[in-house]
Amino acid sequence: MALLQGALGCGSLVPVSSVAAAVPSGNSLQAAPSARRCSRNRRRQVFKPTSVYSARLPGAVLEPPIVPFRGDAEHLAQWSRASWSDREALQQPDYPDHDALQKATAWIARQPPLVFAGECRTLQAHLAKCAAGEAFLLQGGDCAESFKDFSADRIRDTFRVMLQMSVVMTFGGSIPVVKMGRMAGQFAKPRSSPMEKCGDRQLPSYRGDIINGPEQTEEARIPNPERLKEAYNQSSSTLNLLRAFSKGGYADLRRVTQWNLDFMAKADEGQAYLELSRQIDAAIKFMVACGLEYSHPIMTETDFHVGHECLLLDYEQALTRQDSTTGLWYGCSGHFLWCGERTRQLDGAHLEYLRGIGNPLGVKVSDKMEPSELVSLIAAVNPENVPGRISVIVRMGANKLRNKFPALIQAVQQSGQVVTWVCDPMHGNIEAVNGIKTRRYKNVRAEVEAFFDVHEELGTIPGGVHLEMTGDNVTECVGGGSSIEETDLSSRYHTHCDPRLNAEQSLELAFYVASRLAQRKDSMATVEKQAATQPHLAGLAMNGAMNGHH
Ligand SMILES: O=C[C@H](O)[C@H](O)COP(=O)(O)O
Ligand SMILES: C=C(OP(=O)(O)O)C(=O)O
Ligand SMILES: [Mn+2]
Repeated sequence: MALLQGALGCGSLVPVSSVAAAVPSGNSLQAAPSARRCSRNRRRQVFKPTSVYSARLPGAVLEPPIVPFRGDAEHLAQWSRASWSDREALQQPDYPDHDALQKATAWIARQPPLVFAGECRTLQAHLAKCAAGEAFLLQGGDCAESFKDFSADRIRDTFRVMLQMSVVMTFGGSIPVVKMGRMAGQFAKPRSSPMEKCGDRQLPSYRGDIINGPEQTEEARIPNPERLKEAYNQSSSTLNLLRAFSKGGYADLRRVTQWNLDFMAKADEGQAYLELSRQIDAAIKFMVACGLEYSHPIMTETDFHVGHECLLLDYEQALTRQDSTTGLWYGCSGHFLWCGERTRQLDGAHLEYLRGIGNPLGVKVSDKMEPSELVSLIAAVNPENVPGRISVIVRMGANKLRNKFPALIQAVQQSGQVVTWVCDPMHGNIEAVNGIKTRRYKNVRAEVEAFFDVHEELGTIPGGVHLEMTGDNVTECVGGGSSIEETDLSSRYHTHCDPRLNAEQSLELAFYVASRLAQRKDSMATVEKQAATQPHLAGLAMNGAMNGHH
């Protein structure tokens, strides 16, 4: 876990002097002028491998994290951890007892931070590598974490599936995979409507266990500030477990690759995936034959970060702390905070809060996002154009992605802004079958395919995927090699909000992503070879490779 990584000397490699210690005073969020490129102090140093992917490529050169987001005086003028409350804050609960809310947030403000600034800066450096095509992000976990379903086994099983997925993608794409759980804080849920149908009644919508209960009663749906405390405690316990799993030997490659792939026999590309898994097993045996002990940290440890939607601003404010080494403010509820599709108004409270914290950020983008609006949003949260600071998480369904995504990419390219492009193939693919919210595996996969296709056409960089998934064997999404039918949905449907890919569907999707990463790697190799042997053709080859013509 990055916290321990910090102990290994990787937490904050940025020369502190290069980071302003501006204590924010803040001004209102205006679309900043076109983003200035920041001069990056990039000294190449060889660091003791301190995370699995750098370690797994012995001798890997880990550059110091890019100068973290610091926010200059102009950008942070008028900002404070509470300045969001001067703006319209959508999707906030209406607490009947404000004193109780104030007491609960005061209690949280007295609690230790859940994450530290150095861990956030390490993650930002990893996300900068994803933006540059030197790593790939795998973000996964529940749509809504639950108090009732909280268990070590559930966290362990999702963690394990994510490790398996990252091994597949690392091998397939010969690229490090940055792992981030939708965990340890993914409680609050934006809803499309304030009321929802429960049986033959209309009740206030369930907004996540941190706010109200999923039970279909008036009482359960009343926002309760005491839930904030339970969410904090569960997040702390989840993080503790993840730190233990990632550094305590549970990430042992022998365990990770004990995968039951029988379901693959029925998957579309099942045989190819089975062959890839056999190659992975052979590669590990080869590394061991070369003398790498299974007990070596390379084989048993990993990096793992957590992120969630920055939605409930009273909670986030209470966990906003000033970093003693830089003077910057960080959201200490999680390493990575993203702004949802429903709350990303440029003049809204959520972007006002997010622009002033030093964490790496995300923003969800549907087909409703205009290119110019996206450019303004990025400039407003990342005026210094620091790589790794902002991930743009697109979610719109395959067809809309093919139509709308190119213009978004080109607008950002023309603005000179650096972003990490991430595909969320879930939130543009929701439908109801017999009144049950579900997703079809084939549509999820089609959106990932479209994401890679568009980047290939434009010669830009696919930086990662963002999935709602679980290590449990649930029946919430239709299809995939495990061939879940519509009639199966009600048998193991446990999500509290959106349907999740189960372990088999998640692993199957990872094999597909691995095949696209491998294809991209081959295309780039062709171009590099052409550039080396026939430089005059290199330009054509680059164009051809990017357009998938070999
Ligand atoms: O996770 C995303 C949203 O919170 C969710 O899709 C909203 O669901 P709804 O459209 O049923 O409100
Ligand atoms: C609410 C979510 O997504 P979006 O904002 O994209 O709808 C989510 O990822 O939980
Ligand atoms: Mn969701």
